[in-house]
Amino acid sequence: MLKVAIVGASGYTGATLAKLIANHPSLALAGCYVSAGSADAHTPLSQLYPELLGLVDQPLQPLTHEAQAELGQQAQAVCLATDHQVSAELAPALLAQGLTVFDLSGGHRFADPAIYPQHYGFSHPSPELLSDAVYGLAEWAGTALADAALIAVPGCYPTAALTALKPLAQHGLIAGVPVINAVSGVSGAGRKASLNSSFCQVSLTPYGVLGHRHQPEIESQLGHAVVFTPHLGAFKRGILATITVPVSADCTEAALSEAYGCYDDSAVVHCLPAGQWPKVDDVAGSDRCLLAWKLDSERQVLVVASAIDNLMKGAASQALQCILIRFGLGGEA
Ligand SMILES: NC(=O)C1=CN([C@@H]2O[C@H](COP(=O)(O)OP(=O)(O)OC[C@H]3O[C@@H](n4cnc5c(N)ncnc54)[C@H](OP(=O)(O)O)[C@@H]3O)[C@@H](O)[C@H]2O)C=CC1
Ligand SMILES: CC(=O)N[C@@H](CCC(=O)OP(=O)(O)O)C(=O)O
Repeated sequence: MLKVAIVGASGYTGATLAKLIANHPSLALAGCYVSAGSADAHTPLSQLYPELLGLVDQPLQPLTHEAQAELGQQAQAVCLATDHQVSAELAPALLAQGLTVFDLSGGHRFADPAIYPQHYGFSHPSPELLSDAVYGLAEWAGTALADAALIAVPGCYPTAALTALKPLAQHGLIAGVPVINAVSGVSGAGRKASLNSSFCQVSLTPYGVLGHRHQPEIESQLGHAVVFTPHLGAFKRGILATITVPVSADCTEAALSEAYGCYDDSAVVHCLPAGQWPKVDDVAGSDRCLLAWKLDSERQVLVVASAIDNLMKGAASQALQCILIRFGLGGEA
């Protein structure tokens, strides 16, 4: 059994991952941690999430300096389901203990440290780690995951967008700037209380227009400029990204079928039959990404839609895919 600890286990992605790990026959949950001063310290995780009763009843442990120093003896891998800056600050000491680190935050997704002050509001505390971090978009990371010490699990919107766009880039079909409009459920903002995500405030609206940190993440992984506009929707979980792509003159339906054929053997990514479009409810709670596309061959414009659960393929089940690939336990979540 591979022993995996979670830091930030009381949050939405951490608790979702705790459930996946506890249910997996090859994995053992080696500790659920929260911050040293957390109001939830010592509370069983299943008390916060009753769906975990009988599955994850272990108490949330405060991540004191002592607990942090002992993590390497408790576990072989640790998942950081924490804020970007917290992850960036925790990673070096955990790596030094020989732990394999799976960071669900954006703390290690960019090779260029200059992105952090510009888009994340802090200077990266260990820029030397960034070039060795492997971006864990599971279907595309290939063999790089197999011996990685630090895995940067992609953001939720980038997962939806890149899963749709990477096959096009790989086949040289993108001829202009893809325009990505995506709607996320409110769980994308995490469990902590905030006015913008409170019940009476949430109403479908764009946010982060021309300034969201996922735009450079998508661009750096795609190798193309994009325009990305996220929207907050009045539902709990799921993301639907609808993407308009100017495509090259040689982009035909046959070329698209060939490009998206890369997912034919995937248990996670599925292309819907022509004429059918993905719905958020079709993926909520699942590890799947559903894709659908339609080509306008007069204008040479493609519309591709991509739906995922932000907490699953957008975070926890993708982290699980990365863990399984990294440790040779099978690649599917
Ligand atoms: N929500 C989503 O859909 C997605 C989120 N992400 C990323 O994953 C990360 C976690 O997100 P999410 O689960 O939504 O966040 P939440 O706010 O729901 O949870 C954050 C967790 O971190 C803990 N925490 C806070 N500070 C510390 C600290 N100093 N040391 C240890 N634990 C700490 C919190 O507990 P406490 O404060 O009690 O200590 C809580 O358990 C973020 O970086 C987010 O950007 C990525 C993809 C999708
Ligand atoms: C609805 C909502 O607020 N969503 C979050 C994205 C969460 C995510 O994927 O995260 P990271 O890149 O932060 O890891 C946001 O827009 O900031």
